[in-house]
Amino acid sequence: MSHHDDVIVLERVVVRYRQRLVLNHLDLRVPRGAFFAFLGDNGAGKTTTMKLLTGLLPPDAGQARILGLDCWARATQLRHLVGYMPERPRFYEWMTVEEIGWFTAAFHRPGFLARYREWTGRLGLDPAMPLKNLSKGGYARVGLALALAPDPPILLLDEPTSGLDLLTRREFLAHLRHLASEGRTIFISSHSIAELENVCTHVGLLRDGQMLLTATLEELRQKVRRLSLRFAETAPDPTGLGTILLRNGTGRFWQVIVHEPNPRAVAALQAQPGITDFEDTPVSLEEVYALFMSRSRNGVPEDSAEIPWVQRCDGTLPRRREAIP
Ligand SMILES: Nc1ncnc2c1ncn2[C@@H]1O[C@H](COP(=O)(O)OP(=O)(O)OP(=O)(O)O)[C@@H](O)[C@H]1O
Repeated sequence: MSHHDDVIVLERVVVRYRQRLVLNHLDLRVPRGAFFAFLGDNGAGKTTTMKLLTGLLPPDAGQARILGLDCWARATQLRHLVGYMPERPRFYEWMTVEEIGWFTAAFHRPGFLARYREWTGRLGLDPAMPLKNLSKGGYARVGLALALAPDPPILLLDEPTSGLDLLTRREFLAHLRHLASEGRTIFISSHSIAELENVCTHVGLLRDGQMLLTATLEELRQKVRRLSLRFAETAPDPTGLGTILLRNGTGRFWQVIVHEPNPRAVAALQAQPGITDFEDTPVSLEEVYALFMSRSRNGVPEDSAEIPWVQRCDGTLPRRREAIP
């Protein structure tokens, strides 16, 4: 289903490197104003997707559009609308912080340099510092200032926090959250899943060049729950609770992680005689990531009811695939 307010749209996108299928009919939609965490294991195709969106790579098939413009055919126009921070920014090392801004401004509209200076000031960069003398964090800030200087409504950030220390990462993400609060759409790939959970609104899990799931963070919190309890004599039977993603326990402690729990079955479980310390809590994004990724890696068929997510993030709830009777 299409939605007019999706600013990033990928439809059946295929990218091959030689014979290798890297993006496999990838479908993805990112609504306006989303802070979208684009997650996936090494080699899943995140950087390839970023390159496609920034017009550095044409798709072999399918379409990639930002704000309705084809990412490859309209790349020049999109340069003014999309800020991009590559995974490994490579600048002219002999330039200073000021000079790289001045140099890059030549490719952009008026106002770029003034905004670049404003951002480098806000990010605490010394304009006279040669780039080769910057720490990784300093380098990342220059990359962010360059990405922000066109004042773009959309920001694409490819692992911007990798290699940064904890406080720098947090500070960086706080800047991004502020930018998102101003109405920008942020599409970020990262392996810092727990940190992103604090700032993002949407999550997409990429696996082997396809989206395994996309959802809002709120949907995930509601739909994937941990039920834990202590029982007196016999362990409860989880049948009917929903799709059990994980089940374990020790002694008289019992817990399951369940997708789309059935509220009546959960209430009935809680009311069973001998059940104490009952808790029904959301599951961390890291745990959701590990559960879904490892299940698919272990060969659960993709069309199985066990990965019951509809690949959408337009605000409607993902619907569970109907179980075959
Ligand atoms: N230019 C290229 N030629 C051939 N293969 C490539 C090329 N670029 C990427 N690949 C391969 O395509 C696959 C996807 O790579 P990509 O960089 O998109 O993954 P990623 O999700 O960004 O991974 P990571 O998290 O490790 O950065 C990998 O197996 C990679 O080796």
